[in-house]
Amino acid sequence: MGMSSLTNNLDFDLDTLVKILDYSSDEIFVLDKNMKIIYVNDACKKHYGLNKEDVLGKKSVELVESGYWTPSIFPEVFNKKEPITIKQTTILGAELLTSAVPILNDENEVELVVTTAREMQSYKMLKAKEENAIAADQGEDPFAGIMTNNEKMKNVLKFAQKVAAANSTILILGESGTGKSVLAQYIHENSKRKNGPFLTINCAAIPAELMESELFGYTGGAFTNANKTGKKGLIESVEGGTLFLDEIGDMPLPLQAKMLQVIQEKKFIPIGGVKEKKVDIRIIAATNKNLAEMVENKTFREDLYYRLNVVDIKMVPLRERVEDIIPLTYNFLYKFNRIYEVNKLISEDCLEWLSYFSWPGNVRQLENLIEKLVITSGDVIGIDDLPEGIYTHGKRQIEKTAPSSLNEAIDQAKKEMVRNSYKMNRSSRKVAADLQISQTQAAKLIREYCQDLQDK
Ligand SMILES: Nc1ncnc2c1ncn2[C@@H]1O[C@H](COP(=O)(O)OP(=O)(O)OP(=O)(O)O)[C@@H](O)[C@H]1O
Repeated sequence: MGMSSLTNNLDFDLDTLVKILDYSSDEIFVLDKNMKIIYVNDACKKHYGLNKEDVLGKKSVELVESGYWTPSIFPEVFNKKEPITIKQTTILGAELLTSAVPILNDENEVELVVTTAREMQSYKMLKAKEENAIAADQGEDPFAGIMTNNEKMKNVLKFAQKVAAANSTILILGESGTGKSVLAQYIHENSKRKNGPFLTINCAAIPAELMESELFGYTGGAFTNANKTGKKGLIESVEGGTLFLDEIGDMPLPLQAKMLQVIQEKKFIPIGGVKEKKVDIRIIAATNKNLAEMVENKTFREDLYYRLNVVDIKMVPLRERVEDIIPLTYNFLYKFNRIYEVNKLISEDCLEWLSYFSWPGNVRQLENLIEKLVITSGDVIGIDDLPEGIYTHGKRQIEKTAPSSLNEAIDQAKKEMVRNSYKMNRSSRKVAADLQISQTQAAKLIREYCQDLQDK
């Protein structure tokens, strides 16, 4: 069947057909009977960094020998004369699921091989999102959920859900960027107040002299320049909802006394007022400071501390939940790919280096980095794109573990594959399927290599 008879039945010409193939997000690749590449679509650019012109007319073996992809698939297709599907890795670090289908002539010889290759990361990104996003209020943004694979963090979330139902004041402790604000929102969404307002006040961001009037409001003529009719404070505007006081350690001492009254008696007096106002609000506070120490140094009121500390929740720093780094990375990659309307991938080595890093700025630092990399890197984010600190840290880890014998190298590769798979899959059944080994073997390898990743 020639092209003309094909196009006769279709409503478009060859140029349109080529365009259609180029817009396919999967790579399409055709070899002739001599294993020469006679067609490839635009996707070769994102998978190998090669233009079509660099590929057309070449023998597939030349590209394999230059390391553009591995392992090779075509010799086996020509031998077996059957369709084959395998996983491949490209020179840019993209992971492909490649299917090659031979087309045979009347003499049962291979005439053409039609190959499609799909990158697997989009799939992994979707999977990470589906499996790990614990639905807070997912609403418009599927990433509003709190994502974790870590047993300690899962317990934090379970506990948060339990205390959300009660109306108690909650203190969230943890390093900067660990997700304290996200957790506060999560508690609100899981509480009876979820239809009421949720308001965040960052005590470190409002100047001390403005904070009182912002929070408590004032009556008409309370001070010079004050609005004649007075102004309602933020506390009143959260009636029926939750007030989140972020960085509570930065609240000025005199205000702390007034805050205590709100928590204890559910009432307050606006500036310049004489009458108490009643409010129905729940307070969640958060800090990355050591409040107990501040109490000792008399920079935080002891009575307020004990009042806030009735229920406390400690967030887990990212370096103590290493298994979350890769799923979070996929999650953020997916998010920023959507926002910036691109389709960047990330190499496996790069993911590994990210999981070595200690993340002093926690989830926020990881999120900011992925956003920057999506904007600044090429089609596949690689180790070279990493900022200096993360790059040198990863390099040190690699050097520390460089093997000196073949057996050692094999063991190390085995260990790495098992650990990576376990980080993503978290069960011996899934690791077995992923690495194509028996479940007994997978369980044994997990015991051997992943003890530190297993939940204690
Ligand atoms: N588990 C998670 N899944 C997805 N995104 C997360 C998760 N935890 C945190 N983030 C994201 O990380 C960023 C930092 O989170 P958040 O602002 O809640 O941290 P924080 O502990 O309140 O920080 P700070 O103490 O500096 O205020 C946010 O953009 C948030 O969306």
